[in-house]
Amino acid sequence: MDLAVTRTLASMTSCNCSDPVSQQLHIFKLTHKIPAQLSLSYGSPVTVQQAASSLQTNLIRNPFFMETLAHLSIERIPERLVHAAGAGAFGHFRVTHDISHLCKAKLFSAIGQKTPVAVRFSHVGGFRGFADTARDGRGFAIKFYTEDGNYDLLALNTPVFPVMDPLFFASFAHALHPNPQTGIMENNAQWDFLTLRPESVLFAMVTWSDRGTPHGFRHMPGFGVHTFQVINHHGTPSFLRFHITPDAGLKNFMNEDAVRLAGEDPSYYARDLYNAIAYGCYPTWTVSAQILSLEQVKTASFDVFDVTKVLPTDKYPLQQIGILELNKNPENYFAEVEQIAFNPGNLVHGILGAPDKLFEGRLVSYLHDQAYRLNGNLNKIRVNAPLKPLSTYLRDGRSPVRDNELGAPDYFPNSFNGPVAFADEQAKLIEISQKETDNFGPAREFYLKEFTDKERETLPGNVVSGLRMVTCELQERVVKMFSKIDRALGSRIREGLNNSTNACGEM
Ligand code: HEM
Repeated sequence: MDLAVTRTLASMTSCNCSDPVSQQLHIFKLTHKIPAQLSLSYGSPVTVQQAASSLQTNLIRNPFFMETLAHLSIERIPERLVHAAGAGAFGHFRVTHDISHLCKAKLFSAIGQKTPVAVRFSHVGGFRGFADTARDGRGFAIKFYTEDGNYDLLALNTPVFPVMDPLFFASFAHALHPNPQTGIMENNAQWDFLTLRPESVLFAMVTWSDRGTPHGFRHMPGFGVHTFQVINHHGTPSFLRFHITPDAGLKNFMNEDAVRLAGEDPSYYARDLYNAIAYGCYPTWTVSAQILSLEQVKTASFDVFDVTKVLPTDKYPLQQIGILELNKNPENYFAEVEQIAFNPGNLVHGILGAPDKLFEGRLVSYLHDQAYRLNGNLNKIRVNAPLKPLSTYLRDGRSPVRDNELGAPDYFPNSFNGPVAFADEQAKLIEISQKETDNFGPAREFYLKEFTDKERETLPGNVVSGLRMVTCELQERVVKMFSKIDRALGSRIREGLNNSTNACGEM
């Protein structure tokens, strides 16, 4: 709905005009003057008697009662294994700077080229219904509906991931979730894991800084984290680390405000995004990349594919590619946000993925998770379907099947004009070998060069608040971990713990 309509309708409603989220039902009423005829799911109209009190009627013979209750039981689908809580919106990506000499993907083919997108923002560990401002990593997933099929770029608001080895992903996911015996969220497992896997130190530091409580999705950055390999029309590779920077500016909540808002308005981020779009105040982000040649990759003094480290921007400066704008709210949350499925393996010609092991591990995980929560025909769900009609050899299965490829042959090869593959030169990811390297040096550099004075100032207090109910042994380990980044930082955390109400005794 456009801005003028929203404003007019808002002024006609009796509820708070600054909040289109709260007006949604009023707006529906104003745009639907006459109620529709209530029907059963197979189309038969429901009578007034069937919809009235069931106290005096034979329940089993009331199809309206039977259908309503039966359907209620199947309303829930499994939530995402991670990133379960989220909000989404639609818009487009517009190319502002030409990189077609580096990447042949159609979405980057010319300046001005516009590609429709769907975006979902999420909590990393939080489940459905989690308070938006609770401290956590955040996801920023973009589905580009390109002429060549969908390209999914999954980003995080932290520039790094906690582990480089996919073997540890399941444990990290468990450590973020409730204790298996008590079912209660507490921080022991998280700090235990983070201090035992030293490569996660940068991720931990960013998440426990004020960046772990963004001021809303409109002020949140995204980082592609992997260094992606792309190729141009000659097959020449280049390597891109994506950065998505909010044009409204980076802004974070102080810990106290985030904690207060988690109680006052648990949907603060989602509401802010929806309202901004409803009022035509469309959020935009600048999409850039650090771009490396194959030569630069070969001569780098460190592993440029290590997802637990950033690439220094003084060495590999950001180069703008385009602008992402969100200008349309979902019309149905379940259909368009809950059922959207992003997969790092959804790549288009010209973008090969990333050569690191973590990326390889991800290729397995998303398919499993999505087949479990959405069934195998997930790309036939409207929000996941590509722009062009499908021509595959996939058939049948649980709904939705859409047109099920009509009469086309369902086997390959065939002599009856079933879909044929197109010719393209073979392009392969480069082969790399990875090993663990110094973790504290890069974290120290980030702490000193990338954090603002204010972020350095607030970090110890944030960490102390997260250690309140953690064992003394773990508190000690966390102090040691942060001391290795910066001795003064460790001392301030120690001091904060000694002064806190549940102090473990002088550390
Ligand atoms: C071994 C490493 C990883 C594994 C196994 C993994 C696995 C998963 C799984 C199973 C989901 C839920 C998928 C769904 O049900 O739709 C998910 C969601 C997500 N992952 Fe990962 N992930 C990994 C690393 C990463 C990294 C490095 C990033 C960012 C660069 C990332 C970004 C996201 C985002 C943004 C979502 C939410 C997508 C949405 O909004 O639906 N993940 N991940």
